[in-house]
Amino acid sequence: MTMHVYESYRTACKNEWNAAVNHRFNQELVADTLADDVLRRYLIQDWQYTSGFYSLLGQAIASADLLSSKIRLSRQLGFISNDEDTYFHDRFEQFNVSHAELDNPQLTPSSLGITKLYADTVQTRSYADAIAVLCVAESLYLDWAQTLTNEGRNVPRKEQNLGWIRVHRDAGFKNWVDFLIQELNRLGSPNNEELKSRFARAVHWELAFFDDAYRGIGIPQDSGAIISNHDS
Ligand SMILES: Cc1ncc(CN)c(N)n1
Repeated sequence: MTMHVYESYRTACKNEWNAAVNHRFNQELVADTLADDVLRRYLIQDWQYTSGFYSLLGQAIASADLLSSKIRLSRQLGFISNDEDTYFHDRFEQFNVSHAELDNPQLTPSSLGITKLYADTVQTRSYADAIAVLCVAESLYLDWAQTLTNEGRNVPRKEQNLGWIRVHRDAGFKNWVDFLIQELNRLGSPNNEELKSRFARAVHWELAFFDDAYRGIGIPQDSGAIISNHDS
């Protein structure tokens, strides 16, 4: 039986995929045991990450081959800039995050890595490449939010944790992920090595992003640090 494109790309990097889904960060978030300073640090980095996400979504809208795809992508842009952004700002208020921390944060190595991958993908001007990266970002989050909550049967009580799960497993988000997977299956092919590799690099940075939430100290944006050999 032929494997669908999405399934075959995911299988090719299943170790890092599974490590990200079952990461301590997600387990603690679901169990309501995640330390506030870890969530705080993660969300400051993640809000910066959304800047690259918006740009990539914009690239996908500009380069999509179908009007129906442009419309679906645009609807999601509205969601992120409303429900998801509200979650961020509620937490920033709760955790007393200052404007300075938001405007000029020290980015972690994984933030720098994922930002570069997204910027490079914008430069490709390729709809398929944009979809491969967006598909990882969103389907990996749906996977952990579904798997670790036992499909919603076992959810945390704290609003800071529940709210993050809500935006990553409600019906609208599942519909969005279905759309991305269908697009990847329509546009890709199992032997497109360039696309497969971009998908794997996105998974690599997702895993590193969770790891960095526990590392504490960021590095200055202009330090020129070598971030990894997976640097694009
Ligand atoms: C790093 C990262 N990747 C994915 C998501 C899911 N929207 C996120 N919030 N942050």
